[in-house]
Amino acid sequence: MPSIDIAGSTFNYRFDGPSGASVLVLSNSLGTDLTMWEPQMPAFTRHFRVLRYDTRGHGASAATPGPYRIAQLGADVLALLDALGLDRVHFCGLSMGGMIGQWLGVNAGARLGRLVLCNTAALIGPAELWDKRIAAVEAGGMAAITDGVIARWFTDAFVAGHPEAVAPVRAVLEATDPAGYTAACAAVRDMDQRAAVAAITVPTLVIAGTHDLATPPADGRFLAGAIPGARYLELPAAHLSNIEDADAFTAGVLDFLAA
Ligand SMILES: O=C(O)CC1=CCC(=O)O1
Repeated sequence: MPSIDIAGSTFNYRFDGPSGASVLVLSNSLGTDLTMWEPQMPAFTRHFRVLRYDTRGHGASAATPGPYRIAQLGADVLALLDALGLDRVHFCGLSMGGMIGQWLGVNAGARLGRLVLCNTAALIGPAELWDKRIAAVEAGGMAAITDGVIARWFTDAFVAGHPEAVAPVRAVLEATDPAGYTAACAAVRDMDQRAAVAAITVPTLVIAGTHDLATPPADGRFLAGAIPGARYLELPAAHLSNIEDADAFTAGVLDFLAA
């Protein structure tokens, strides 16, 4: 997969889909990488040229020293778009990717066609939870938090019934660079976009998961209420709703992007 040196670091990215089509950028959640979007790729690439990338500190992108900031991760996206000659794109991000999407909507709306904010929040607390998670990883590596995080990402029923879907996500989490992961935890911990998101004028879809313990539906409803004209879609899933309820997620995003 290609890598690119921008914003003082090296990023892994890939394009899929027809070269003449509109570009849809997909942004991963904390502790995952661009492979988290595999369930969407067959359908998304029928309509869009899909640009996936690994967020700083994740996957095959470099883990520069932290702590990171959501504004920094948003600026990384703008640097990637500039380097690839992309003036205007649709953007879909889940959780941390949705926090980056909020920042882009507020600070670089002219670069966006449509915005999809999935299983995310304008503020995700409490800070002590993130401090504890960072301390646990610093002391014991990714293995110290894997089981607890997987339990937040999927319902028990999905974990029991779909081991083939959960295993690759767990493997990516376990392989994530602990320094990149904790640096990104700090970005998530320190973010508060509650007041800023009212300035988003890009057509926006907010997706939430009924069983999401990390960013509950109340967080999605807050965003949908605060962003003028935003649509709201709630799926019967936990945090990684694009995997747990993949078909409904894919259909919901495509329906919105085609509107
Ligand atoms: O990892 C979690 O617990 C949930 C989460 C918060 C931000 C993100 O991207 O995932």
